[in-house]
Amino acid sequence: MCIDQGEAPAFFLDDLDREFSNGFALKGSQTTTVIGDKTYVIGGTDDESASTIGVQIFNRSTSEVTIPTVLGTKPKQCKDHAALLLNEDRILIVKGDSTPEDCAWLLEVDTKFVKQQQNNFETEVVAWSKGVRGDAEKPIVISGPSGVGKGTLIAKLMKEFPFMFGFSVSHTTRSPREKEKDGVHYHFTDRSVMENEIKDGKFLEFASVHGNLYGTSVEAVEVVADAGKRCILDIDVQGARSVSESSLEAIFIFICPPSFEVLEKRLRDRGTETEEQIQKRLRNARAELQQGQSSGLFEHILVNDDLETCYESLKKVLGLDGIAGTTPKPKFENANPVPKFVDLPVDRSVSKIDKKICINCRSAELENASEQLFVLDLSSLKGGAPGRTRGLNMYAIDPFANGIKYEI
Ligand SMILES: Nc1nc2c(ncn2[C@@H]2O[C@H](COP(=O)(O)OP(=O)(O)O)[C@@H](O)[C@H]2O)c(=O)[nH]1
Ligand SMILES: Nc1ncnc2c1ncn2[C@@H]1O[C@H](COP(=O)(O)OP(=O)(O)O)[C@@H](O)[C@H]1O
Repeated sequence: MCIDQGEAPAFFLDDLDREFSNGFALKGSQTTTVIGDKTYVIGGTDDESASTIGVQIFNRSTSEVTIPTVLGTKPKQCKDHAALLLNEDRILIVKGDSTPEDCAWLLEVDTKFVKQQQNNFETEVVAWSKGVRGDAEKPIVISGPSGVGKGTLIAKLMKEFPFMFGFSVSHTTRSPREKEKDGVHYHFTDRSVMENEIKDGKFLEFASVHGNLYGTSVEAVEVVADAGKRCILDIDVQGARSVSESSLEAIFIFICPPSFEVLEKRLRDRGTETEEQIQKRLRNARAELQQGQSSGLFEHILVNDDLETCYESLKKVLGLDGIAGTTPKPKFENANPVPKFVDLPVDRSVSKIDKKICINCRSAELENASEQLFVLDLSSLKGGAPGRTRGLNMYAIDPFANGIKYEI
C-alpha cells in the first residue's frame, strides 16, 4: 500500500507552480502529504546552489496557498524524494540525489515550524542505529523523599565516573537555591512557558511536586545519550511511574532514610528551605515513602544511613562494585551519537505497512539487479519530541536471503 506520495493532483499544481515575487517555485518531482485541512507539497527548489527541498502549504478550509519555503540546506540537488506522514507533527522525507553516490537522507520536518511559516525549517537525519540496550546502558531513575540524599549520591557517582554518567537536567518552576545554576542543576522556567512546552509534547514526564512543576524534557535525556553517556534522572515517584509507562527503558532505584527523624534533621540542616517548605516536604515524604516502598515500581530500594555504605550499594546495583572510579572512557562501546547516513539507490518505491515504512530499492550495483528492502520501524517513535526523533530503527532485508541482512 503506497501512501501520500506520487504526483500532486493537477488542479493543485496549477495553483502551486506559480512563481512568487520574492522567491522560488517548487521544481522537479513533488509529493503531497495531507495533515488535517492542510496539504503539504514537498518538492525540489530552484535554488540549486544552496537548497534542495522546499515545501508549500495549501489550506483547504481557507483556500490559502503559502509561498514555497526552503526545508533544508543540503549541498546536493535533490532530484527525487518521497514524503510520508508519520504523525501530526512529523513528515519523513526519503530523499535521494542523482549523484554518483546515489545517496539518500531521511529527513524529519517538524510541521509546527511549517505551520509557523518560519523561513528555516528544522530538518534532521533521523535514521541511525538504536541497538538493544543491555542493563548496563539503561538510564537510571533515582527517587526518594526530599532530603534523603539523592542529590548527594548522584553527585558522588558523577564525580567518580564523569565519563560514564550524565545528569538529566530537569525543568522546574521553583526558584533557584543559592548555589544552583540554571542549566546545570535545573532549567529554571516560568510556569506558562513550561505548560506550553508540555502541551507541545516536549516532555517525557512531568509532575507537580511540593507545589511546583517539575519535568524531564525529551531533549534532556537525549543530550546525555548523544554524549555517549548513561543518563541519571532524579525525579519524584509520580515521574518515575510516568517513565515506567513511557518508551524509555530504565532502572528504578528508591532511596529511603533510616528514619523519619533523620530525614527531618537532614532537611533542616541543609538549610535551603523555609520552615513552611520544610513542613510541606515532610508531609509529602510520608506519602512518597509509602508509595516508593509498596508500588512495586522500584527494583532496588536502598537505605541511605551511612553515606559511604549506601554509595557502595548503589555502585553494586549499577554493576560498578569493585571498579575504581574516574574511568577514562565511556563504558558503552556502542555509544554512537553520530547519525549514520544510509546509502539508498535512487530507483525505489516507498510504502507503509502498519508501523513500518518499506523502501524497496532496485540497484544496478547489486548483481543480477536484485532488489533490496529497507525497513524503517516507526513503532519506536513514541517519546521523541517533534524535530528530534531518535531511535528510529532501520534495517535492511535481503529478499532473497529471506531474513535480516544487517542492521543500520
Ligand atoms: N517528576 C519529576 N520530579 C522531579 C524532576 N526533577 C526533580 N524532581 C523531584 O522533585 C522533588 C523536589 O526536588 P527539589 O526541589 O530539587 O528538592 P529536593 O528533593 O529537596 O532536593 C524531588 O523529589 C525530585 O526528585 C522532574 O524532572 N520530574
Ligand atoms: N548518608 C548521609 N548522612 C548524613 N547526611 C547526609 C547523607 N546523605 C545526604 N546527607 C545530607 O543530607 C542533606 C540532603 O541531601 P540531598 O542530597 O540534598 O537530598 P535530596 O537530593 O534527596 O533532597 C544534604 O545536606 C546532605 O549533605
